Amino acid sequence: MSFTDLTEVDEPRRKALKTAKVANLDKAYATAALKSNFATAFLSKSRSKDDSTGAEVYASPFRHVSLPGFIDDADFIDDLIAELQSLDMQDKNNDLYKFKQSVELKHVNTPCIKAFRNVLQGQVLPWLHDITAFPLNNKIDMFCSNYDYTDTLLCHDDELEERHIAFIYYLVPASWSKEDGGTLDLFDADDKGQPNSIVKSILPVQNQFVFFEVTPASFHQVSEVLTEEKTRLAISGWFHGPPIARPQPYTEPAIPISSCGGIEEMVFFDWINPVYISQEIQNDIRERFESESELELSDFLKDEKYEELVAAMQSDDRAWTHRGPPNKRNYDVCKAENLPAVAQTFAQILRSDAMFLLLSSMTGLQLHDNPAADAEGVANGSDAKGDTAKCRVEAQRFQHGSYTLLHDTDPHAGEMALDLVFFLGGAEWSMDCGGYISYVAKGEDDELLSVSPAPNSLALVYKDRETLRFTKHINHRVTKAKEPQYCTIAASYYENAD
Ligand SMILES: O=C(O)CCC(=O)C(=O)O
Ligand SMILES: [Fe+2]
Repeated sequence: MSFTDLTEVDEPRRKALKTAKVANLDKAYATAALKSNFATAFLSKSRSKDDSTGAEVYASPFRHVSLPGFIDDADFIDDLIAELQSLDMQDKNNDLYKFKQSVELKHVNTPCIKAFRNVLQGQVLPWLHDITAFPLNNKIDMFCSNYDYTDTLLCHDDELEERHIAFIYYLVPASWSKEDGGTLDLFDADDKGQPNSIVKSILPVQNQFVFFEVTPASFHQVSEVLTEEKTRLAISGWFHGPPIARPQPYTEPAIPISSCGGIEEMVFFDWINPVYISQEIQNDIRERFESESELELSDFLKDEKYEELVAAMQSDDRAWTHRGPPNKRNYDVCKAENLPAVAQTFAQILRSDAMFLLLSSMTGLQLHDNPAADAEGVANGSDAKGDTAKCRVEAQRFQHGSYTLLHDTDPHAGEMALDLVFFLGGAEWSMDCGGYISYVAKGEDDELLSVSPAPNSLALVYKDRETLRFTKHINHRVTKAKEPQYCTIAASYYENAD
């Protein structure tokens, strides 16, 4: 039911809905002492607490303020919640988030939403101006958001040139607790201005208004909602002012790439499923790849090699280290030198000239330079050397909470590459858990294709300059899955790296 259609509503309710509502900021927030203490604390970047309201100003990791008991009327809050629950909500789902969002609330004119907007414009905006001394104008964006089980909004900074203050007004059920997830997590930043780790988690509380200054380092996230019963309902948005000059975003150094190396022929044939060594099969595969630009090769390794490899990769926990920063990625990696011996051999195979030849033959891409060497070079055990074709290999582990994000400053974003991902584990993986690799065209929301983990499966995707990839956040459903994690040995191959 929408509020423009009141015919399905019973008579008293209809009257109530049609009646204009008024809401007020709790009077305690208008006291001169509170305002002066908060303004001083905000300006000097120090802490201040108001005992009568429980409101607090914090300076770290970036300035933020919490105002509990924000609106003074419990009935109004109930009615506002009811109005918000009746709005049409759109699914928002990409690399960064999964939740539901309403239209911009300035287009909604139901009584409570209108009254809330009036409070923001008429009472909160001047109050914020007094506290922060920011040169705010009248522009306020606001949306309603719903986060249900497994929804999240990963680490981001909210920056957009005219945004000065971000706000969230929480309308969660009174019983919301830490176990329900959905905290607003704040990150500190390192010396490069990149987010480091969570230093504060704000539990949403009904009728609490939280705001923070938007800066290049105001990194925050909505942690995954873990309750299956409750919805994290909120109104959030931004107060605006004149454009702020922002520093150039930090670009990570490119990850070095290496030329192909040698491998003993025997080793190569010991590992690879003989099916894929057959010239005929390679030709079929190439035809498919040339029309689809992607392939998934099942049972890529001989069974016994795969079993040996998967056991070794899953056995040792000490070798894994976390790879961030959280505004770009969150998963575990294992350095080449720390890999178990059997995995080092496999990584060597992926970097080998024999592999370059096999991939060239399967994809039609020029991953080696020797004109005399062709697909049969592999079958014949030729040791042709590639001179300019290069690759990059990484051993990765993905589990609950892991993800990668698309970002503007990716030094590898514009590269043409053959992406190879070899999956270890991930039996009966369900896309509902996330963890699939999604390929999208730059600037577009629609997915071009996605690849899901499967044991002993090798995925090949040709990534042109306009293609970006991310791994979808692995959510709490995975904890109920047969295998709650998977590893990959991932490689990118470059045709003419310079
Ligand atoms: O809902 C929250 O706590 C934060 C929302 C947020 O960060 C955003 O919408 O950009
Ligand atoms: Fe945000």
